[in-house]
Amino acid sequence: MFMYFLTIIPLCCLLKIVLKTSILHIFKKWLRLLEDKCYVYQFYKVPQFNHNIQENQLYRKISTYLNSLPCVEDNNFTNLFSGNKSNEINLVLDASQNIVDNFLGARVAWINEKDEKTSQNSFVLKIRRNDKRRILRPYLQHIHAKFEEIEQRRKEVRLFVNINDELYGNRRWISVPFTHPATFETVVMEQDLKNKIKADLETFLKSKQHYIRIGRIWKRNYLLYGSSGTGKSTFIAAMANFLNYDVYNIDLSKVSDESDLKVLLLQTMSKSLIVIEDLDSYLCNKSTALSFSAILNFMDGIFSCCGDERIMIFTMNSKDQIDPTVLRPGRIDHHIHFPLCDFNAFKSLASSHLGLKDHKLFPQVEENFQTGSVLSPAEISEIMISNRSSPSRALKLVISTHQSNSKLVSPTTSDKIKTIQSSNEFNVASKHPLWLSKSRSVRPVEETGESGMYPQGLIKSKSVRPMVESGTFGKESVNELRKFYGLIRIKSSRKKSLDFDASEK
Ligand SMILES: Nc1ncnc2c1ncn2[C@@H]1O[C@H](COP(=O)(O)OP(=O)(O)OP(=O)(O)O)[C@@H](O)[C@H]1O
Repeated sequence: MFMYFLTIIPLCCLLKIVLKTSILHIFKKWLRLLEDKCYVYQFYKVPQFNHNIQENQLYRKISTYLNSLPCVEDNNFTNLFSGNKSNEINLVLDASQNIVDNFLGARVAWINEKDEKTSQNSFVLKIRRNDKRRILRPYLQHIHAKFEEIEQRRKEVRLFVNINDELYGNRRWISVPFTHPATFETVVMEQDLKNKIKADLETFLKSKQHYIRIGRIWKRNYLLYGSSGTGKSTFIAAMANFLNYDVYNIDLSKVSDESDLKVLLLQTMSKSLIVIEDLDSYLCNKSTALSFSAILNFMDGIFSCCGDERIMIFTMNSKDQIDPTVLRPGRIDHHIHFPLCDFNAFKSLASSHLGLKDHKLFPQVEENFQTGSVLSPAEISEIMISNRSSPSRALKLVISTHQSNSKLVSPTTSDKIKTIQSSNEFNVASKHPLWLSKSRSVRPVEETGESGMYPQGLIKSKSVRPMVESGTFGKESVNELRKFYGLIRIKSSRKKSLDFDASEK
């Protein structure tokens, strides 16, 4: 009995030590090293970028696949990131870590490498030579299928912004989940126009074969134009959510030259919206290092054909001063106008923001709007949000703000401004760079008067141009005039400098 205790107790203690410490782990590691020495291995390197600095799709797929493996949890070092949902936590393999996977009874290892010189990341697949023929192709197909499955499940739209930082090596974009809640339902816009755009996007999605047949790149370019705060950015968000496309927002001021812009394009993915906001200010103020031809090439040059199923969106406050070559079909397929708030738009905002379908003050608001639109949806929306606890107060504020803003554009003032504006147009044209239309013989598209099958704002380029709805040109002009005198609230410093330039003349 004594002998029994003498052997069993130390054995139990030893077992406990082996199980609770890393001895077993070290032993397993030695065994694996020994096993490795007995086999011949084949290595396959998957760099993150190819020679054209384009992202290697296989790298992305492998990264997504490996991060979905349960064994990521058992790795020595794993990054933790919060997910989309408030209580979600994602485990992401660290750049210095390796991972072992099993497929069809074979053991494969992935080594995560970083080149010190180029800061380029790569995955290296280590596979036994004996298993290579049997499993390599099916394994890669398995990764591809899993990636598609994960992407389907993920359905997470991401927002990419361009970076210019050596720390990131060849990587030119960083991204965050795109969580903007705007949808086509929440954007206030003429219903007919909204339906036309939705139908156009749906047709685009189904048209891959058509584009191939006619020898065109499967992409579409939109111009959204209108005063500040009329919903252009919100509409882009609604488009991204509708299409479930990632958004690549290009800040041209961070782009050093044309080849830099090409690299950016090469690193975008299919199924994406490529957005340049305030293109007019880049063209007019030359606040980018890019030449005019570089911007034109970007819009429909040979590089814009890398990848497919993409939509390019450009926004402008006004396109009056823009050279028509920028706006020609191919560069811009559809022009969408975002007007200031009219009574119908006001009612939609009152319904969504205040829950009001009708109110005793509505006739008074309508009467106000009959004198013309002077407030942007952003301004009205802000009044309603700040006063949502008291709808009557919100409506009274809308009325008084509308009245005070209207007074700023009195007939005498407007006439005065009109005269100055015409001379300004000439001056601005002579002062601006080459691509701004100098000659007023090129009339803005609204003025051509060609009737469109399209509702106001959605202008089919060149061949179909919209008839100016009575008052539309007036509204735009009034807004331009007000901007000219700096009478409206100016949101960005870029816009400020534009207005300042004009008023100085
Ligand atoms: N048509 C609209 N429908 C719904 N909300 C709108 C609309 N227009 C503006 N808003 C509201 O006003 C705010 C500003 O709008 P947004 O940034 O989209 O305007 P913008 O035209 O892009 O302005 P900017 O040219 O200054 O960038 C947003 O928070 C949005 O909710």
